[in-house]
Amino acid sequence: MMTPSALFDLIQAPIRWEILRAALELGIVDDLADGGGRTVAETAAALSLDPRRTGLLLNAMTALGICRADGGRYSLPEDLAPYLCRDGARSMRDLLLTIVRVRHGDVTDLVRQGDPGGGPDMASPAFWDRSADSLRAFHRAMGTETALSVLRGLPEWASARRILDLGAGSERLALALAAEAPAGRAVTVLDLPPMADRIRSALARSPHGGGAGAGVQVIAGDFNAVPFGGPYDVIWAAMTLYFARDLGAVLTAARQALASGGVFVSFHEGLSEDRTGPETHVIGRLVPSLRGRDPSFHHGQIAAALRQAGFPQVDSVPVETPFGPMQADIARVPPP
Ligand SMILES: C[S@@+](CC[C@H](N)C(=O)[O-])C[C@H]1O[C@@H](n2cnc3c(N)ncnc32)[C@H](O)[C@@H]1O
Repeated sequence: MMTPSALFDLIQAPIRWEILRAALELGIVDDLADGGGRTVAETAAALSLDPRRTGLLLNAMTALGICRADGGRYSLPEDLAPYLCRDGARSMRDLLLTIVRVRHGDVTDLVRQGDPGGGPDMASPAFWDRSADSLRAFHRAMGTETALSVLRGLPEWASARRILDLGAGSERLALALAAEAPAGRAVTVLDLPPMADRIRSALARSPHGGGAGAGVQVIAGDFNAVPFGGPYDVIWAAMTLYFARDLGAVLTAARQALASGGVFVSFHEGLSEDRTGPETHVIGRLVPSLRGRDPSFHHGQIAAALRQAGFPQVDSVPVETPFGPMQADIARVPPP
């Protein structure tokens, strides 16, 4: 139950986001990343901003914990800089600035009037084409690491050589998989044609292009229609099965593409049956849901569909992640 003090604190939520957005869009985080600390005057001059207002924003950033102030000099906390800076190794910039366009909206207005079909159509190839930078930022910051930790926990993982990433969204997981033991791992990614083209180009540009990247195959197509290839030892499908027109048919195609002893891993949120939790997913998806685009799966839904698709053994495992609680549904094809 929420306390009165937590209710009062809710007023601050939008302004907290606005402070971060301003820091990203005005280039302040990148200016502070130069190291050594910057004075208000230096940052304001470098970015052609008003010093008084820049100082107010820097103080608010400091209060929020995304900036540090020391003797009149401002800098980024070391552990946060790689996530905030444009060129940071784990930069979330594109993710943060893009995802709000899907998640934020006038809830009062949407409840009163609705907006059927409003907002982006997440089933369309063009939407994913536009989301490529944001998805890559998600993978860079946390998505790939989370996927790897789930996959490495599979008993079959040590001997898995042929892997399919269904609805991959970027080349990052494939490259990480192709680079790790066992050597000679064959990784395939399947995604819609515009995204698949981007993944192909990124693989060619990747420093691993002649090595690990060379082992990655790309299938361009809609997983509702295109053959998956195979056989595979592991098929990984994360946050993508919403776009199955017939979930049973896609899961059956996945089962048929697995080798004997192969494993299919679905990684999606699992909403409670009454769709009131977990809070991160219910709230994060409210605006698209009000627009009639409510893709979330409820707990047990994918496991049931996997059993119906002919997988005799399905294990469901909760996974805590930096982007909220998730559900791994692990379905096995028996060994010969
Ligand atoms: C939310 S992203 C998830 C990406 C990645 N699996 C992850 O865990 O971050 C959804 C991905 O599914 C892809 N996708 C959507 N509909 C698809 C379809 N019909 N066939 C193949 N891929 C599809 C999108 O292009 C996008 O890359």
